[in-house]
Amino acid sequence: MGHVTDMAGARGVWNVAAMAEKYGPLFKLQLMGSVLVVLSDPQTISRVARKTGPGPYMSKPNEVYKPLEKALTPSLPSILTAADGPYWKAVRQAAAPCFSISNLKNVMPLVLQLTKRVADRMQAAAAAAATDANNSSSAVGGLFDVSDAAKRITSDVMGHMLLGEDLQGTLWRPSEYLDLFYPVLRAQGELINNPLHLWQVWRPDVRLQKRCLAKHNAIMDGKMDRLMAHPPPDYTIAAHLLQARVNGQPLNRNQLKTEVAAFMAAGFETTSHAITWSLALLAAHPKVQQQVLEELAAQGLAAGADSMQLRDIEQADFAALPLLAAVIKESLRLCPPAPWGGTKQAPCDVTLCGHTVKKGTLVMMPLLAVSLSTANYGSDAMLFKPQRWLAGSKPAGTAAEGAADDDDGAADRDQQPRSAAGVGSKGGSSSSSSSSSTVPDPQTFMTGPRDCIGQALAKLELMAVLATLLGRFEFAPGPKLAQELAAAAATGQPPAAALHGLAGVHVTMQPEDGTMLLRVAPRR
Ligand code: HEM
Repeated sequence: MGHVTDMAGARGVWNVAAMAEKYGPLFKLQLMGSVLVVLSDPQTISRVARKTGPGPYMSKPNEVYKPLEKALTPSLPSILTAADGPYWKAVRQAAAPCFSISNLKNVMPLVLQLTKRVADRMQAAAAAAATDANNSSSAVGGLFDVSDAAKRITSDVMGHMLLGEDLQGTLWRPSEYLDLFYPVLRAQGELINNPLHLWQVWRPDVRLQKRCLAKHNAIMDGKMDRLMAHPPPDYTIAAHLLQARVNGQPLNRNQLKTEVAAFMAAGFETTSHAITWSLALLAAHPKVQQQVLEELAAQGLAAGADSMQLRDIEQADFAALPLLAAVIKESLRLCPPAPWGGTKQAPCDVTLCGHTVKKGTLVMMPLLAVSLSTANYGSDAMLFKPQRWLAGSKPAGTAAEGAADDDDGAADRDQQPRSAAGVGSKGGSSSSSSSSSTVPDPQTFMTGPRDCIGQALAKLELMAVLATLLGRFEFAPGPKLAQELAAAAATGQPPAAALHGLAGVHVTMQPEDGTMLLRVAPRR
């Protein structure tokens, strides 16, 4: 068995991160009869993931992604799982223009509209709490599940972006598709960890998942029928996929269905969890939240005494919000939505971090291990410090220096953006920021030809959603998070440890119980 049991389950990636801390940036794991090398040095990851540069370029081995493929009906290779080759290239080239600056301009008003629907719901929750005569709590604001809200926003965005369809999640209307989607994703996650998962038919949850998967498949078939009969609007991913040609042939119905499922799986939960963790980290770090508010207020993007002046954020505002961009980058580092990162294969004998890795060896690049490594981010790797992405900050040094820092992570107002944190910018390659900075890029979206195709959309959503919500509401920990934070503080652990305690990894890093209750109070 080797290290299989260490890696299995919702906490497996934390075990691997702990091993990286103990054994360094390169070590090997034994999995049954094979060997897997774990790499957590971000510069080396960036070097081998690119086709240009010192290389050698390592491609994605299809064998490793087979379980992910099997979890997506009808089990065909997709942009996410296919090895480099004509199929992957045709799909990637066809879909890429959807994430261009000009196409994303169409998406910004939509993201704002969906976020404002959620803001209305938050307002109602806060108002209900204020007038609730039975509310004995002295805490300000109403309890609101921001994880649920974030999922509703990002699934609606994906509905529009993929198929030009309003899934109506942010209207809180019953939606068969969305009700099915959460158990389906959970089943897919379990299947990846354990290919025999769906055979456990004596388990009621497994039987429910099987029913959801079958129903989801039928709904997807219906969507494909409509798609083939009535092509969706030009700005959608589906419209672009219909243009893809592999050896001169368009994608067939099943290939199209696989791609739609792959984009939905890749783009919906990752971004929603990123929004959730950012809000939870800001709730746990009120001083940073206050500084973000001041930054928003300076641009007329925060409610206040003159709340009539509150205006909608535009893409042009992103460059004027370096602290918010840094908060997002730091949240993505501490709580990477894709914590297992990617796995590549050595094309020849190659020297990595001073060791020879044999041709054909699988090299796993777990991003949680990159992020939590003190070799990469110093003694304060577990601290939420957005200022590490602002120019003028010092790289973390010794434990003593780390301890002397403001433990609320509040940023020095004089600091300037280091590289717009690669977030508020147009969203180009995440690798660009490491070259101008002493702080290594955490590779949240990976690098090179197989990097995240949807990162510009994800960054736009994060900036627009967080600016809109933070300008209108104050967020504070709900009862469970407050309890975890107090427990962490009592044992001298940072707030991020409390968040990690509430998290599990089911493909994406998410709140283990599926919720993140925060207190929301309108800004005055
Ligand atoms: C915060 C949000 C997101 C994060 C952290 C993230 C992260 C990643 C990572 C790490 C990879 C590389 C995986 C690997 O090497 O196996 C990846 C690939 C991919 N992502 Fe994302 N992603 C996000 C949002 C999105 C969105 C919004 C979309 C689409 C709308 C998307 C679509 C994809 C696709 C299709 C790939 C495969 C690309 C290829 O191999 O050519 N992602 N993502």
